[in-house]
Amino acid sequence: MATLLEVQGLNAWYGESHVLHGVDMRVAEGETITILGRNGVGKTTTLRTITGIVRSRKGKISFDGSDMMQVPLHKTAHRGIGFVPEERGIFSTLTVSENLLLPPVVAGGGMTLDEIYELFPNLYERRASPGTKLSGGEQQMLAIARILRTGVRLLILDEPTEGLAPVIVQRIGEVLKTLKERGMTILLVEQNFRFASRIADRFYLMDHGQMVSEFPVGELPQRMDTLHKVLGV
Ligand SMILES: Nc1ncnc2c1ncn2[C@@H]1O[C@H](COP(=O)(O)OP(=O)(O)OP(=O)(O)O)[C@@H](O)[C@H]1O
Repeated sequence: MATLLEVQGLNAWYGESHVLHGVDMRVAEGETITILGRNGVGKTTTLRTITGIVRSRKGKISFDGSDMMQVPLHKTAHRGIGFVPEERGIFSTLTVSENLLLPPVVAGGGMTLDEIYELFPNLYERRASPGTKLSGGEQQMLAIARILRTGVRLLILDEPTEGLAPVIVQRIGEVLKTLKERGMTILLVEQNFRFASRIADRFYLMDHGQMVSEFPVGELPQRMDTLHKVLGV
């Protein structure tokens, strides 16, 4: 499959602190990729650097053939990359439907509001509720749903299941599978290994600001010993 995102030799810094030390990774169109790794190894920073939030960076980020190193943060979505950060970013004073309609549509092919409500019936029921009244699971669904309208081709998620009840985690897994069936390319960081193993096509294992291995889901059984050691899963 064609490469949608290619990252080569990516370095990133927070002030003097050098956090990414040459990240190499590739995401093909339609793939679901999960980045695994212990706390503090640079997973979130990798996502934040790819999306352009962390600007102190060097290396190559190519998306759909264009050089993302030259693209300002506010144009990232226009190029087709949507990001759901760990903190979700729901506007608490706006209702569910207002939150949904907020991000601009950047390309054709996004979902209509009706399609979104069909995929997330709970959001339809809560459409007039303010963001403050939503549960953590509903906020996560809304944060994902909001991006689907925009027409982005790559959905990047930072720990989408964090702090959520098992039944909600399962629902988020179903949603991501549905999106994948619709052709969405998905890149996520996830600590919940069980969840990740059900949805990912391929994994990257990160340590000390680098990708130290990469393997398809089919190789999980023979990788489990290493993963146990590295992640404690
Ligand atoms: N805004 C920031 N300013 C300075 N240092 C930061 C900042 N954010 C993260 N760091 C540091 O950068 C390193 C990588 O953090 P990062 O959040 O990318 O790790 P992670 O693998 O996602 O771990 P976690 O699961 O704990 O979020 C850590 O040492 C962290 O303390």
